[in-house]
Amino acid sequence: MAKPVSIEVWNPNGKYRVVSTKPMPGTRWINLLIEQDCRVEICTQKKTILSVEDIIALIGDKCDGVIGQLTEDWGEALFSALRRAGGTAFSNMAVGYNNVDVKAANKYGVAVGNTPGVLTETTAELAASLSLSAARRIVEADEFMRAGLYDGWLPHLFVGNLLKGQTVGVIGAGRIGSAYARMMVEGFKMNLIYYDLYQSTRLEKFVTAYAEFLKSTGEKPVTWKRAASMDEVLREADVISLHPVLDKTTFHLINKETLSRMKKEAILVNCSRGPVIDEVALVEHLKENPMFRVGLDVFEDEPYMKPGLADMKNAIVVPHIASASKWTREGMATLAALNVLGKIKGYPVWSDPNRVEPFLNENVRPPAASPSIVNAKVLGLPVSKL
Ligand SMILES: NC(=O)c1ccc[n+]([C@@H]2O[C@H](COP(=O)([O-])OP(=O)(O)OC[C@H]3O[C@@H](n4cnc5c(N)ncnc54)[C@H](O)[C@@H]3O)[C@@H](O)[C@H]2O)c1
Ligand SMILES: O=C(O)[C@H](O)CO
Repeated sequence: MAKPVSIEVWNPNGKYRVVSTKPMPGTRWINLLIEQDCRVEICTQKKTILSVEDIIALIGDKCDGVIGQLTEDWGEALFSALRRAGGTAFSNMAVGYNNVDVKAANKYGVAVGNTPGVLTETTAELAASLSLSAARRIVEADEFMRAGLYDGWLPHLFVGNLLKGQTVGVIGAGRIGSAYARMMVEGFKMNLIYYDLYQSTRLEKFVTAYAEFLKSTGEKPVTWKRAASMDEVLREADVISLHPVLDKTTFHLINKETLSRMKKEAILVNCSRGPVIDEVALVEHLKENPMFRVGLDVFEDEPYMKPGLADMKNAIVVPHIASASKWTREGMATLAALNVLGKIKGYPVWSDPNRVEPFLNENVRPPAASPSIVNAKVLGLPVSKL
């Protein structure tokens, strides 16, 4: 049995015990829970990644619901412990839930929540930042400056790529991939090629309308293409950004072979999940192709990087911060808390997880519903008619 962990308690006399495995930004999420008779316990232990044993100790003998993090392994052991403690509600504070064994949750009748929508633009903006930083070699130039190496303007100093008129490739054109595509097309007048299992009609319409606008002002219109295969994107795009979910079909989607199909001077950005890229193969590719650049927010074995990656000048690496804007992180906390609260109170599940704005308006009471429960259908949970 793990040692007891340090916790902060809000509303000690609340009827329902809700545990958050981490302090989360803002206080709205806490207030929403305590207003509805929850005792909120927040783990304040100074350990970034909690083990399964740590979380079992947090759940204890009586727990109605848990808000957890993407770094935790939510499987058989945790869902059975939660159920034994009387709990039926869990929410990841993340849209991605590859750390959750949903089948195990189903087995114990535990609802699994996630936090879509509120992080779409913030995450897309980080992907756009990495694309620009790689294209214009911002990090290398910053290091050069701070090292006192700048001794005057030179025609060849940190020459990078112009994005305008180049092709941006998006793999996984869902919420975030589409938002990123729109930013790159509208912001930098790039042409779009995308690959997804599903057609993104809204994205196509957006680019078509923008092309019409450019034509009407006498500018060269942008173009779009839905690729029939990922290979088409790899061969044609100058900048490729990865935004699929992580599952069996996307594990090591980018590997030695697929890297070799990309242009020698391409830019690859990953703000999805680390294992979508075979990181060992990527390090080799970066070594062999100094003009190939990469911008990474996520890593195969977080928090670690594969050997050699940190030494590569043609790699920009940031620590999984794509959703890290204040508004988004507070919103994620709110959605996660409301997912758990909704299940505890027997509220229905919100009918459209792509439209979560009504839960985020600070001045209005949120709807009596769980914003996004990924196994709602399997558990037969009612759907909100609002
Ligand atoms: N780095 C971060 O901080 C951060 C932040 C938010 C989300 N994410 C990651 O981004 C992912 C996407 O989030 P979203 O809200 O856009 O989800 P989404 O469900 O709207 O989009 C995912 C898209 O991937 C597509 N897809 C699935 N399998 C595919 C395949 N084999 N090939 C091509 N496309 C495929 C889906 O059809 C879908 O359109 C999340 O699952 C999460 O892992 C990371
Ligand atoms: O899936 C997610 O939501 C991210 O990785 C963290 O925001």
